[in-house]
Amino acid sequence: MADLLSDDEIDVQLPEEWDREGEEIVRTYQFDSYLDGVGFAAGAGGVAEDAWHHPEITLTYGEVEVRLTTHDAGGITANDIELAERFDDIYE
Ligand SMILES: C[C@H](O)[C@H](O)[C@H]1CNC2=NC(N)=NC(=O)C2=N1
Repeated sequence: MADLLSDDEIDVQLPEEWDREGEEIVRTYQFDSYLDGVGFAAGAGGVAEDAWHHPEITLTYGEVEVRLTTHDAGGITANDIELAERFDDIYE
């Protein structure tokens, strides 16, 4: 199981467009249409399943909010940071 990151490690490693909210990291991706958001959410789901690390995804018109935490560790780990970076990679 991945170890919890320290506050300083999170500050340093958090990707630019992401914010920390307690024991979660969060980013809201913007889209021109609802279906573009649906497509991104589906892709993110596939990446998550591949990583076996699953975000909370909230889909609304033109936006997809992604929240990550490591439930098994009770907080933020490298798994969350790595998946955030992978989601950013699939966001054109
Ligand atoms: C049993 C299963 O391997 C675990 O529940 C995995 C699945 N996906 C997960 N996703 C997230 N976000 N955190 C976890 O700790 C986690 N653990």
